[in-house]
Amino acid sequence: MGHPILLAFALAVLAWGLVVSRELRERRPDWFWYLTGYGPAALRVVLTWRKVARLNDLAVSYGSNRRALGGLAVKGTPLRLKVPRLKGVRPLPNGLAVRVRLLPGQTPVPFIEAGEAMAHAWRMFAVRVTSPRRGIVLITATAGDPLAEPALPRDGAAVPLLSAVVGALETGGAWVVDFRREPHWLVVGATRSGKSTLLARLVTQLAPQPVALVGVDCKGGMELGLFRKRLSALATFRKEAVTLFGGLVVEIQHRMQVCRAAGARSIWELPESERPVPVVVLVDEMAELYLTNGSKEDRAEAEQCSTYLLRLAQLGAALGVHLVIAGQRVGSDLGPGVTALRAQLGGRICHRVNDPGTAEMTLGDLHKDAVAVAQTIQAGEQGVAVTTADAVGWVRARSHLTTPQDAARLVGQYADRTPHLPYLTATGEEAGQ
Ligand SMILES: Nc1ncnc2c1ncn2[C@@H]1O[C@H](COP(=O)(O)OP(=O)(O)OP(=O)(O)O)[C@@H](O)[C@H]1O
Repeated sequence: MGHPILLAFALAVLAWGLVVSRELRERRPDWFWYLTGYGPAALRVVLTWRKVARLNDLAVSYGSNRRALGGLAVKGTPLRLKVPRLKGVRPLPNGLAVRVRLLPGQTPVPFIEAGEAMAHAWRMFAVRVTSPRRGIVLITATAGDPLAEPALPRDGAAVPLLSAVVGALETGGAWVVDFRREPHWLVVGATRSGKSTLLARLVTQLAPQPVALVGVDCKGGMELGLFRKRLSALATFRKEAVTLFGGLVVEIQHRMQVCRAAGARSIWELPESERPVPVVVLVDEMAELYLTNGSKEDRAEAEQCSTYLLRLAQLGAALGVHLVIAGQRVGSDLGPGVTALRAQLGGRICHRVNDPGTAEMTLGDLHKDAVAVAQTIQAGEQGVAVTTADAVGWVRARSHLTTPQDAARLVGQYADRTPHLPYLTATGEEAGQ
């Protein structure tokens, strides 16, 4: 009598175990990785390290690679190779990290190039190699894609002024766009790659703060027009954009005078009561500002626009005027001012792009190794981007999905916090060249 019950119970436990373990494997919570994944992965790293190092030219020989054979000098690979030592395999929430002490004469470059081989050898999702200090490389391997379902930030966490939590980093942290640390940003991505979603998230995060938001959306205001209630100004075609940038340049000159008179080097050194409101200018589709139909007036307008933008980028950081410039592609063919402007935009975000040139232009001047990673972003990975990050140089990240409707509703709640900026109606002539 007791046997069938026991059998049924055992079967139920087995079925439950199978279902739960499958569910856990798919969702990969941290502790599941610690309990089941980390041990075998660490063992694989230790056991295969010598082979991986030898095959990827990470081992060195201090003996000569030439021998005399008869009357001939023969060159080859010495049999005795010294492999750099691993210094402990540390578990991470979604992977593991291992340090390697470089042998004299070695640089981190071949280790960075061997990242892909390591990922395959260790059956990991991705391997990233950095050099936190001289003589050491840090190999970080992630078991699954942490960006498949990025964790949402906890509600109620305080966000500093001019900071926005826009998504999650592949390292497990929050993706924060902080204008006080990095005053200007370039956001690039092919159509449907997630640029507007990122901008929407940025606006929802900045809307409750005492910050003026200014939109330049020369695609007829279709994207930024949704946030009109919280925007202090919105330009929907280039002529309006020129007027708006001109007004901001005049304001910057005024802020400079105020700072000079007060002996301050930035508006943040002014007393709080005298500090002007910070302005974040969002430009959706930079190409619309640069492309011309060839006519003289059109070219002059584009040049004027480019000059103003460059001025804002050069002087705005200390004076509380910040730029976020988004576009599908960026290249010097857009106009002579583009490369100069890019040099001023220290924050870079590269979503999926259609041409290698755009990835190179967005990230290549700062982080060569990030270019190839940006090019691996697939069409299905909307919202995934490679972004510059303080500590590690660059990192993969994914924005939190914010639909335009949700963003418009959230932003609408803070319409009464929209600062009135009379100077945005100033004309271009006042701003000078
Ligand atoms: N972080 C994200 N997570 C999940 N899905 C996303 C994310 N970001 C964007 N998407 C999806 O991708 C679609 C396109 O995104 P979005 O409109 O932001 O692209 P875009 O680069 O601005 O395109 P376009 O240049 O054509 O305006 C969205 O409708 C949304 O469904």
